[in-house]
Amino acid sequence: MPDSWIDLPRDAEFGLATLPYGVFSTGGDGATRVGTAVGAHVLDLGAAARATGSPHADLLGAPNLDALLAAGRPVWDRVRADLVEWLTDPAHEAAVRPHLVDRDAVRLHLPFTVADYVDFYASEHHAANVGRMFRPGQEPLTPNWKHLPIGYHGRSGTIVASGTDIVRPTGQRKSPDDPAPVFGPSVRLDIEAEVGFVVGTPAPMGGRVAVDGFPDHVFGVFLLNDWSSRDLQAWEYVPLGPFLGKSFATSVSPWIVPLAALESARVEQPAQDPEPLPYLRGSAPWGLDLRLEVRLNGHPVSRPPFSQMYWTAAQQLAHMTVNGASLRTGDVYASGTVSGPEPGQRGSLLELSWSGKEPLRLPDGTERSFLEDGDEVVITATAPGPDGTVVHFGEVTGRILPAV
Ligand SMILES: O=C(O)/C=C/C(=O)CC(=O)CC(=O)O
Ligand SMILES: [Ca+2]
Ligand SMILES: [Mg+2]
Repeated sequence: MPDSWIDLPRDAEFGLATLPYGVFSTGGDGATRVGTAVGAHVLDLGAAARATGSPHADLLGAPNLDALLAAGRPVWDRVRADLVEWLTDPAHEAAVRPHLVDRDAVRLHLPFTVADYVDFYASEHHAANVGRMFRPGQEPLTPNWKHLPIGYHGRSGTIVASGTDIVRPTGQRKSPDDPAPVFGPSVRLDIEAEVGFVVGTPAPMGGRVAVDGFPDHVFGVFLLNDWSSRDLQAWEYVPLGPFLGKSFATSVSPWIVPLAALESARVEQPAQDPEPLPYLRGSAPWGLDLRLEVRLNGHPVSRPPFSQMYWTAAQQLAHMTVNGASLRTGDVYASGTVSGPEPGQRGSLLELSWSGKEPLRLPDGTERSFLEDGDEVVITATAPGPDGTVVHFGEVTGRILPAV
């Protein structure tokens, strides 16, 4: 890739290998605009498109990413090539430079209108750990686990932008020793470090999307924290699955990394045994070498490897539509908690503290099994880019407020 006329250190957080899409405002009128993060700046893409005479000025001049998402793969590829040209060709500098804004000075927003939301369960390590804790004495993995990507429908209306405070949920819980359920603030509030995918190109009801259709339909990738109340969850989830223990809030990172930025991060997924049914097979690898990090109150507590996920996002998309369900622009689906095989690679506090039996000791002298009021969680990730560059996902953060 050619160099930018912006002074971009090789290890800059958002170099030309990433060029993620987001939505920002700069105070004043609060109007939101589409931008890309580049080094210490955000480039106002609507303004840059107008200044360069781009045919995509309307798409990029919109208040959010909805129109760009709906525009489809050929436009996504064209726009990404334009961004690289604007930022590298000195002939564009005079037109584009005035539309760079300090990244420190912007407010970032939920970048698109969320349609439906599905959360999967694709880490074998996470599923086996949770099985051992929630269903002791039984096989850790349920009999269906290796035949289909298990998921549930979540609550799209409570997907919130990174930085939104999370109010501790309240509800019913009943531990096996309690004679009756009790009501009150959750006492086992947890995180789930996940990777999210957003659908751009819709698909009609009655059809299905093949595994190989993934890059035609999915626009990009981001980080997601599926805040989870383990005490509410454990009492309510049989037989229909997660409900209020998950639906109070899900936080997402503000920068959407386009699928095209992840070509160098594509890897073979772990071997699948038994071989999945034909509709879950594809011709190209869609494992992704994303390296996550979870920080609790500033301290790194886990480094979950996304490359170890048993089911890929391409298989999940095929499964989600195999029954004839449609796809809408803005549909979000999440990978499921990312946990690797090692203890320091687990994506939830439930696993990191082994259900509270082995509390984490943080370097500041405090101990945690689950989240306390005031705790702040940050999830970040990087992935390999072309020619030794690094693709950055930025971060998804949230802080716990006391129950109301
Ligand atoms: O009952 C279980 O086995 C656990 C279910 C979940 O925690 C659902 C979930 O959010 C899955 C995930 O993120 O991997
Ligand atoms: Ca989850
Ligand atoms: Mg949630």
